[in-house]
This record gives sequence, C-alpha cells and structure tokens, in this order.
Amino acid sequence: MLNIVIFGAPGSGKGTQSERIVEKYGINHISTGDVLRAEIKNGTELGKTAKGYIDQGQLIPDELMIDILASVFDSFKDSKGVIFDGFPRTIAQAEALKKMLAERGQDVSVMVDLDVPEEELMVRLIKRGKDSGRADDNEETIKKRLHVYHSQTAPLIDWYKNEKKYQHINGLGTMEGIFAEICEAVDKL
Ligand SMILES: Nc1ncnc2c1ncn2[C@@H]1O[C@H](COP(=O)(O)OP(=O)(O)O)[C@@H](O)[C@H]1O
Ligand SMILES: [Mg+2]
Repeated sequence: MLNIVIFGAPGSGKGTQSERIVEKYGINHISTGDVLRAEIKNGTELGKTAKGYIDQGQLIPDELMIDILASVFDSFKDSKGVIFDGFPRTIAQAEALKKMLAERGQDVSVMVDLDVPEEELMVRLIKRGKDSGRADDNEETIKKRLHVYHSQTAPLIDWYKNEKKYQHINGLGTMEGIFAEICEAVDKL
C-alpha cells in the first residue's frame, strides 16, 4: 500500500498535486478540508461544528478529525493506497494516523513537504478566493491560517524527519515540474 501524506502550508498546492498523484498511482484521496466543506454544504451537525472553527481560521479538534479520517479510510475497498491531504495538521494527529494505520497493518510511506514562500502563498490564496469563492480565502483568515500552520502544523516536519519519512519538494515552479519531482521521490520508494 502506498500511503502518502501531502504536506504544506495553505495554498502550497496539496490539492492540485493530489489530483495528479491519484490519477497516476490509482490511489484514493482523502482531503479533510473537502470532507468538511461537503458537510457544511449539506448542513449536517458535523458541518455546523466545523464551520465555527473554519470561519475563524482555526483547526477542528483532533479527536473529531481522527474519527472522520478513520471512517473515510475504512470506506475504501480494495484500495492500493491513500493520499492524505490536509491531515495530519498537529503532532497528536500524526501519532493518531500512525496508530490507525498500524492497527490495519500499514504505515505512512512518505511525507511530501511542498515548500512555498509566504508571499507566493498569499498571492495564490487571494486568487483562489476570487476564483472559487472559498470562504476562508480572504486576507484576514489567510493570515490566521498561516499563523496556525507555523505554530501547530510546521512542527510535523521534524516529526516526520525523525520517522525517516520526510521528503522536501520545492513547491515553487510549474505544476508539471513539481509533479515530476514528487513522482521521482515516490518511484524510489
Ligand atoms: N505550482 C503552482 N504555481 C502556481 N499556482 C499554483 C501552483 N500549484 C497550485 N497553485 C494554485 O494555488 C492555489 C492553491 O492550491 P491548492 O492545491 O488548492 O493548495 P492547498 O490544497 O495546499 O491549499 C490554487 O488556486 C492553485 O491553482
Ligand atoms: Mg487543499
């Protein structure tokens, strides 16, 4: 099983690259952000809870995210692997993911870190907000999300280095060029 964690700040290209990876390697995609946005759209209880956090640029509590993740993961049948997009976002979530996979006889194969400078992230997210109307892509919420990324999510870089799963990717460049770099790393596994 090929279990890829795609990692990076908001706007680093996780969603964009995940689509290509899913197509090439035939694995399943779990975007926790997409799952939550769908729940919000459908007006479910989970969606109502999630909306409060998302509108504030905050993370959803770990226990809730972990439950959602395990249930989506277990819904895949005859899976060749999964790309985790937007999860884990905290060290507690990384530990929970490791445990969840270990209980199923699996592990993370690689953590791909899309490294993009802050100025470029701002430009991309403001543009995404205009094009797609994503509610949390406004300047104020973006700033909060980048702060949350630096304080709660970036520590995962050292955590995955310690696990010997870390792969740095320069996330600045064409989408095709970045994808080629990711494939080179994945094909070496
Ligand atoms: N290599 C790239 N160069 C320029 N813009 C990009 C690149 N990759 C993604 N984008 C754009 O940046 C925005 C954020 O990308 P996305 O994949 O949604 O990031 P994430 O899922 O990490 O938040 C999107 O509008 C996307 O079209
Ligand atoms: Mg995304």
